[in-house]
Amino acid sequence: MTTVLTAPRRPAATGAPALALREISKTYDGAHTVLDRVSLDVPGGAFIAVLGGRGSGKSTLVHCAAGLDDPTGGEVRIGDRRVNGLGEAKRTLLRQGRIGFVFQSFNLLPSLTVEENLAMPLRLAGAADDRDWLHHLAERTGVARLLRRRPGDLAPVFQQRAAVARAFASRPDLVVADEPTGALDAYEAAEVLDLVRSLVDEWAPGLLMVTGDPAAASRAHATFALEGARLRPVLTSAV
Ligand SMILES: Nc1ncnc2c1ncn2[C@@H]1O[C@H](COP(=O)(O)OP(=O)(O)OP(=O)(O)O)[C@@H](O)[C@H]1O
Repeated sequence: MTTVLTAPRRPAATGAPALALREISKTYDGAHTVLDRVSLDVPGGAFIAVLGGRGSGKSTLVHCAAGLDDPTGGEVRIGDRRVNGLGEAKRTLLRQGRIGFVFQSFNLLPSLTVEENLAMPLRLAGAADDRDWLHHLAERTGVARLLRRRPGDLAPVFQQRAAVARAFASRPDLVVADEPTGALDAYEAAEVLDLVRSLVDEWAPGLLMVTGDPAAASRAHATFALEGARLRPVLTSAV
């Protein structure tokens, strides 16, 4: 008998979106405003892209959304928890349990195997090892035959597939992706984005991706442009 493993969702206690940004602002050095009263909801099951040029504030937005940095004004909520204002220890716990990350440069730990990299979020969150789940995740993301390899031995597209698997490993409520296709060619980028889209559709975390690439943004359910420190919706054809 084949067992079908799914990524069970935490019960949504409040029906709150996976991520809610409420009028957040960010000013560096008291003068350089990068985000100006930006509001955005990322519901569970939604893949939301924010498109912006170099220096438009994409990384700042992601860092504030994921509790890596504090906005200078406004509110960030992950599910039913307000993130800004939390102490560092609570914020770290929240990130480890509920947020997955995908970066442009993969950020896999080079001394660990792919399997150990995938297991890391569960370990950090204090969850029991779940080999069946991790192997299912590896199959689903196309890295099952690479589990014993180290990231440095893999082509970039497989490193990013492994990083995507790691981002979903702890069954997060929210995944944030900062230029996830920036180190890939167009063909590889399409492959990784199709994977991300299918995982969001299947497992229903909210996913916020920032990118400078309109082709990447076209894979999202909805796209916003970050320009002049403000966010505006971009009209796209249905995907
Ligand atoms: N810690 C910081 N202190 C001061 N200024 C900063 C800091 N971080 C970012 N900035 C400035 O804020 C602006 C937005 O930076 P950010 O990295 O968020 O943009 P980005 O859209 O991600 O850029 P890129 O596409 O080049 O990575 C830039 O002008 C940058 O120099």
